[in-house]
Amino acid sequence: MINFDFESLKQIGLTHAIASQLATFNDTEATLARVTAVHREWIAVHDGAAAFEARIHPKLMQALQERDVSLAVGDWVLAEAHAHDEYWLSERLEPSSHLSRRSDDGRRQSLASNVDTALLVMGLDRDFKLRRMERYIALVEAAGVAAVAVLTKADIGDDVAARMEQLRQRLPPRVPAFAVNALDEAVAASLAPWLAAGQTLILLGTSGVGKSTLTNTLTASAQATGGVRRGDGRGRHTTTARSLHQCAGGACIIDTPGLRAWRPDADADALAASFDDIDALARQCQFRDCRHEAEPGCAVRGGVDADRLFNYNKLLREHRRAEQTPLERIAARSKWKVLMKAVKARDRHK
Ligand SMILES: Nc1nc2c(ncn2[C@@H]2O[C@H](COP(=O)(O)OP(=O)(O)OP(=O)(O)O)[C@@H](O)[C@H]2O)c(=O)[nH]1
Ligand SMILES: [Zn+2]
Repeated sequence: MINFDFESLKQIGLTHAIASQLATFNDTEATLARVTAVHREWIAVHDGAAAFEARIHPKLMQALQERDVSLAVGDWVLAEAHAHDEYWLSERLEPSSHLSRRSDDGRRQSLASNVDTALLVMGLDRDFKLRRMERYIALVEAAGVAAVAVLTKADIGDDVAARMEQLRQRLPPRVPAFAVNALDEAVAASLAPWLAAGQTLILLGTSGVGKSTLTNTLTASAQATGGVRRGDGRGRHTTTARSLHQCAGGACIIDTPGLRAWRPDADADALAASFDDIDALARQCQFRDCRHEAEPGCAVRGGVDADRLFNYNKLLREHRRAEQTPLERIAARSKWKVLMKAVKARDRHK
């Protein structure tokens, strides 16, 4: 059993579910710590008392690669001290949630682990895009993370009330939506239910929507997770990647660089679950495999917002594409080419 102090680790988001996994490890020399930033060569971690840098032990690296996962901000790990104040990460505890996406070449990129709530940030200015918000909700809910829509720039945006109304009409009722000025301290009061000690939040949104501004406002009167450093402090690096901060209310918050594209990396059922209104109506369609396009007896078309249905289909299409191996993609493309040739040939003979 690993020794640890629950109360001090709760400050950086330790939960009983994670702590209960410790019974299975018998390396009593190891320290339980949380990943606060991931860099190419090293990982920044915090053990509730101090921040330090560590490297991933080759054995753990191999175990992670075999499962196609990588360490992310928010992961709980076991760190072992070696000579010369060097720390090696030997284990990764199974996270309660894990957010990832696919890059253009289909590789999986880890965003964060052990997140309770995602603050989906969008501006009430030019950045306002309902489809994008809807997509973010599906992606975080598919990963088992609760979604809260945070609409920034309420102080300078156009048609704020109308846009918020549009958003509320479109989003599932379970997703709360707030219009805020990210620079105003009052934002902490609106978000208080999600900011309690032991909670972990992530901020997601495109560049310039106010994620860093929100982080600064929410963490203003809290102490930094930096704390006292262990080791020789060799090379002070500044964090440019995702990183974990502590909020005044006691929650931890993960800031991320702006997301441009977010390719789905989740299973189709999980993605579809976020569109439970469409799913419920689909049960009443005349055909069981109805695609809700032109089929007669479709209960979905007309039952939900057309743009929402479009977005749902688009997301599932992308998901299917992301799941395909390069060979399957080539096969799908050549099948399509054959089909197009047949169509052209038929047209010629008309
Ligand atoms: N007036 C006003 N300005 C805001 C608000 N939120 C953000 N801004 C401004 O918008 C600009 C961009 O905000 P950032 O917090 O840097 O945006 P970001 O999402 O962190 O952007 P990246 O780091 O590129 O991903 C800054 O100049 C902020 O001061 C808001 O609610 N009201
Ligand atoms: Zn249908």
